[in-house]
Amino acid sequence: MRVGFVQYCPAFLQMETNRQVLAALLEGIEADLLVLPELCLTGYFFTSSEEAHAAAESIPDGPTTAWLTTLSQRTGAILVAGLPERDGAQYYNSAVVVGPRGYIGHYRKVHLFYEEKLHFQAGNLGFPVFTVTDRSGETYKLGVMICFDWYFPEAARTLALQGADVIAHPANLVRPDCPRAMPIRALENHVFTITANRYGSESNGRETLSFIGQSLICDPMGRILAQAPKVGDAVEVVEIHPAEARNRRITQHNDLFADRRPEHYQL
Ligand SMILES: NC(=O)CCCC(N)=O
Repeated sequence: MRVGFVQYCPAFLQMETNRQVLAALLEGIEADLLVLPELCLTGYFFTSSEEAHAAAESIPDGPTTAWLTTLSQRTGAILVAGLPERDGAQYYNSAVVVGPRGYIGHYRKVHLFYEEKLHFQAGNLGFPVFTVTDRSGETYKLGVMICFDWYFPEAARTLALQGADVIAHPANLVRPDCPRAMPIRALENHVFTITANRYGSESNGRETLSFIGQSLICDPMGRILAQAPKVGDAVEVVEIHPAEARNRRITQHNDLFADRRPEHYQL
């Protein structure tokens, strides 16, 4: 199965421009799963909640889910992409999972970072895992977390305990540490992880954030299978076998999850 990330620099609130840039980057790309960044068409650093809410849309009825469906039909890939979501009077920093036949599911970022807390509610869908099928007909379990969720081991662990083989991780990373941590998130949960970050910088009129690029794909042994530079567009696709995530036997006496002792873990 071919999986990959799409790293690029969105133009703030220039959704049509960003759709064209992403479509061009994916021209000729064939994959089973592609992960795009957090807030991938809008950009990140909103100047106000009004601005964030004006850019938000419903899932699955909004335009971004529809656009991703056409992109999925063109590439054959399942796509995971971040967008601001409106659900009635509530707003979330979300990621949608789309295949060639349309909407599969979505996730609402549980751990909001910095000024996201001014604009969005914390996610209320938990950490759902989706059973999806690649182009060969092989099914696997796909979990989703967004950016700052990586900082909380419980996020990836909850997805892995629910059977996720692959964790899609749309991101807008600004701190330097996530690329060092993701190999360990993959290793400690024995899963594949695909972190799709953006690069460039954005100002909200009061301060400027610089995004660190370095998108990366990790395997269940904590090896980095692909990594993008700090700056520049990058679409990297690698071959993986999701079933490798299901054998969590470490020695003939040790299984990673069977050996857990939650009765001793403080809540
Ligand atoms: N957009 C974000 O959640 C940034 C999280 C902090 C970091 N790791 O950069």
